[in-house]
Amino acid sequence: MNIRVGFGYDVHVFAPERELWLGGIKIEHSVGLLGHSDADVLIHALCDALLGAANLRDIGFHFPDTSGDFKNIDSKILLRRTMSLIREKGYEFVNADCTVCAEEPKLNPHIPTMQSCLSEVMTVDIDTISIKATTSEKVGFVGRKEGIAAYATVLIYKR
Ligand SMILES: Nc1ccn([C@@H]2O[C@H](COP(=O)(O)O)[C@@H](O)[C@H]2O)c(=O)n1
Ligand SMILES: C[C@@]1(CO)OP(=O)(O)OP(=O)(O)OC[C@H]1O
Repeated sequence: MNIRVGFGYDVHVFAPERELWLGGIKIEHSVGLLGHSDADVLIHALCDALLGAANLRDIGFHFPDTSGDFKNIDSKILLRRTMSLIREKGYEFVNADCTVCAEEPKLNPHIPTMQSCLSEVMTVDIDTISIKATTSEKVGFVGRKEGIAAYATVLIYKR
């Protein structure tokens, strides 16, 4: 059995008049995140972890921010395509453990909905998707409410 781990990290900065998309769902908040896509920082970290585990480069390699094809794209489409890429290489998904670093908004009430959404997009069991949230205790760019960071670790395997 070929078991592989992958790690992903991403950051997007807050901007006015943008929607806040996290873990595939829209969250009501005073500001959203800036990006070429919908800037779903959690999905982007998850895509990078999946791609890294399969040694398939990274999200910008497959979905470049210089291409109009991905302008304002729903990141769930990128996650679905990323899952296809790892499955085409013969890998099956085991689990993901993610952490979102955000001073605000409070994410705990939204986590079950994010887990449900991501597991449907990835066609995996909901229990395989762990999402956690933490503040940055008011320090650094997250602590100053300049943006949100996300980390993801995944396990995949090939028989
Ligand atoms: N955006 C966030 C940040 C944190 N939480 C929850 O609050 C707990 C305490 O946060 P600390 O930064 O003090 O560790 C954390 O464990 C999360 O449960 C949240 O919901 N949304
Ligand atoms: C998702 C892509 C593509 O729309 O753009 P962004 O939303 O800017 O996100 P980033 O995390 O920089 O990752 C790669 C991109 O190419």
